[in-house]
Amino acid sequence: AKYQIVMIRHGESEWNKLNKFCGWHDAMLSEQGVAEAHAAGKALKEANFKFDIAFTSVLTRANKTLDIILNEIGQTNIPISKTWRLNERHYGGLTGLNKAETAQKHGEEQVKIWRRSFDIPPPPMDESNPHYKEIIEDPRYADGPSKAEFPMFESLKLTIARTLPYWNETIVPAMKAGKKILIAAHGNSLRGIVKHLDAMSDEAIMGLNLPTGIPFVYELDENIKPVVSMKFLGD
Ligand SMILES: CC(=O)Oc1ccccc1S(=O)(=O)Nc1cc2c(c(O)c1O)C(=O)c1ccccc1C2=O
Repeated sequence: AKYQIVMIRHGESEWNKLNKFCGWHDAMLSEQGVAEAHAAGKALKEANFKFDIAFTSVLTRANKTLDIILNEIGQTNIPISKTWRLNERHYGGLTGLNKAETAQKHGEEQVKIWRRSFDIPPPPMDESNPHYKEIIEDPRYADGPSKAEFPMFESLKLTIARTLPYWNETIVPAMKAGKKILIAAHGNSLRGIVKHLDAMSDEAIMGLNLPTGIPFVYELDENIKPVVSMKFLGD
């Protein structure tokens, strides 16, 4: 096909392990997550992938996954673009809660509604959340989003709506310029790209849970239409 692009969801994070809503909290990779990133890098090296540029979020778990991969394949000299637009979905006031705490605080019924909704957002994060200050005062957001558009919560719909402009305005032009691209991001920001590429319904994309740390390839025609969709390495 005319274009080939590789994407990967970051390796397991410390909060994935604890089943806590992480969102914009900057959790580190767990030891398993680090191992997943090394295995991904080795698989990409084995398959002789070469990249010209990489895109990632501003969150450490994705950045570290990318760094480990680039070290494994010996391509640590390529440019890396970091953007908040590839961040994980912002879980608002649920940030830091685990399964039991969420059900206890909001009730099973509300959890069921949230789980199956595309555009119903979680409650906003406010000063009462222990992670409020660390997130809104983080200097990594100096280049955006602005104070005015800084999210305090996101539905999956809102997440996709802020990821796709970056895909259309930055990643696709780079691909059309002949750049071989690797994206290391998060479950929900990658859902936005995949939903767009494969013209998936809201329900279909909510049913897609990308595995951590396994690279997948899209082969696209000259109109950026998939010829091969979501081909996982090792498949
Ligand atoms: C597997 C697991 O334990 O998931 C967790 C983790 C933390 C809290 C609740 C749960 S749960 O068992 O209720 N399952 C569960 C719960 C939820 C979600 C989800 O995808 C999910 O799988 C959401 O996407 C989601 C999105 C937005 C607000 C709330 C939820 C939510 O409450």
